[in-house]
Amino acid sequence: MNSSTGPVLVVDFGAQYAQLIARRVREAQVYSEVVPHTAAVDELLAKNPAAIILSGGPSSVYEEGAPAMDPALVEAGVPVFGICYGFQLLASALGGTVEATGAREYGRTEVKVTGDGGVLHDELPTRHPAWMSHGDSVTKAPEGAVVTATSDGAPVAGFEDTGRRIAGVQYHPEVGHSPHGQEVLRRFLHEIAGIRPQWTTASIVEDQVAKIAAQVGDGRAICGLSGGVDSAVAAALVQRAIGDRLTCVFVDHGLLRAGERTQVERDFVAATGVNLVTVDARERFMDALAGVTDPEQKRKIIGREFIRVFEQAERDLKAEGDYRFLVQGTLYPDVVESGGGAGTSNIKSHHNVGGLPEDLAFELVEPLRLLFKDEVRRVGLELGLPETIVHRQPFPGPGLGIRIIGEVTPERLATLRSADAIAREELTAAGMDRDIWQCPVVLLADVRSVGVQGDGRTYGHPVVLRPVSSEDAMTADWTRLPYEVLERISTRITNEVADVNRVVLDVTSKPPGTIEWE
Ligand SMILES: Nc1ncnc2c1ncn2[C@@H]1O[C@H](COP(=O)(O)OP(=O)(O)OP(=O)(O)O)[C@@H](O)[C@H]1O
Ligand SMILES: O=c1[nH]c(=O)c2[nH+]cn([C@@H]3O[C@H](COP(=O)(O)O)[C@@H](O)[C@H]3O)c2[nH]1
Ligand SMILES: NC(=O)CC[C@H](N)C(=O)O
Ligand SMILES: [Mg+2]
Repeated sequence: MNSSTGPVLVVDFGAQYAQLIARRVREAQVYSEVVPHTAAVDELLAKNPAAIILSGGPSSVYEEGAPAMDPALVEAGVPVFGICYGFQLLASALGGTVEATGAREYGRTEVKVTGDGGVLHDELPTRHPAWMSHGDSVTKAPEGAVVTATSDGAPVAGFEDTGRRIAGVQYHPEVGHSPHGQEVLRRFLHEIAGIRPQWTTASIVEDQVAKIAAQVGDGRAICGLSGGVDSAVAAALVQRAIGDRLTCVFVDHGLLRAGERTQVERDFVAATGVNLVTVDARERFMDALAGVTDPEQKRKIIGREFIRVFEQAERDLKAEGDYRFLVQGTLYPDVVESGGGAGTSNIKSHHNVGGLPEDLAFELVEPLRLLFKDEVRRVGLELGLPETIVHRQPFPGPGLGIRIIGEVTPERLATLRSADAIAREELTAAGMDRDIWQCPVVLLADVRSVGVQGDGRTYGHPVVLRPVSSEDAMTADWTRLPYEVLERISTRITNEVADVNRVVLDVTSKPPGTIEWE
């Protein structure tokens, strides 16, 4: 058995899929985090990792300056699994051979199980498909390792040394196109590395409640509550830990959708029984956003104003006691996209992470900071939150403010709010709510187009429909909505919303597009 209590560390060598590997490990009920390949061995060992997974990456191990692996890792007795580049790296660091053989494999590839399949490939179909993406190959496995898989282009497509607890595969077990990949990863974690599967929803709840209780002590906390899943789950966890020393604050920043305020004030409170304060901050946000068109600037202003409102709420609540802690429903993707993850670039500053002001006086409590949305939903169900909250589609904190391309004004907000309400109504009526992740409606306020309505010329604005399907918002595909539903939405928006004379459909996946336009 593996006695480490630390995470499985995914060392990122510049892979497209490093986060995905961490997800798959979590699906095998083992906690996992991504770290950059620039982290030194001591830093990695200091985290007491239960195992290390070396990711793929664009380099070739034999090139000068290619990222390396310190054999000290294996000598320290940490189980190591290599994928693609990581597999080649593991082989070459331990005395195997890696060469550019001239055989490249990209995409679906047939893998052949060799010998008895060892632990990783035992009893899998002798020939099965797997997803490959390589030009270099391992031609000789490290001394003492057995080869358990091969392919036309990869003489060694998998090896393992159960004594030293090292193993790897040339293919990508983490992607859906490798149908046995998850099983192979699971076997490495549970059987070769000997890690007990303990990362379950119940254990997450128990762990987080204990951590919050320790952090907040007998203090008081404010929770930014939006009516969305993340803050609802965060609030429920904190409520479990500190009871009524939690007060939720809902900010009406004027960037909300139609009906949202009532939904939170009436339905949410009825369903959860939280202490709720609503702050009407419409004027303050509108003033701060006047004249601003740059998306990052908008996000930073909104992030700052949120905090200013929470500070005001804290002053207003002084009579009850000191509210030193601020609870936010921040998730792992918010952190990663704001450039706070391991070696990640700043894609956009999520208001609750990259948009926070520097003079933040609160101590943050963010119990969901390491989780993906689907994990959060499972935690919500475990906590007994109603399905209507747990399965609500996400809506970004900066709201309609980042769905108006151009300056945010009250008139434009009213236009977008009407168009958005129609789209949501029709999607719900068509029973599509659970089929899509979310469907932003975007107003191209700085674009005009000519139309004809009632025999007269119009010169209005287009709105964009952006229906997406996703597992965790890190990647997404555009949803193939039925034409009849699109038609109803389009007809109603152009008929009912003044100023909008065109409805267009966004058919871009993420990447390259993000879900929101700003
Ligand atoms: N109108 C609001 N009032 C108070 N806090 C808010 C508001 N909007 C967002 N927040 C805070 O910002 C955090 C991040 O927002 P985000 O939209 O990612 O999460 P959410 O609204 O809780 O869930 P979802 O992603 O499902 O919409 C929230 O968890 C909440 O703490
Ligand atoms: O609370 C939030 N604050 C933000 O600043 C923010 N920006 C994007 N989103 C939501 O995050 C998910 C990924 O969106 P993107 O593909 O646009 O980055 C999608 O679900 C977006 O709606 C945000 N949520
Ligand atoms: N995707 C990868 O990790 C590629 C590794 C290596 N550069 C190769 O082409 O074989
Ligand atoms: Mg939200």
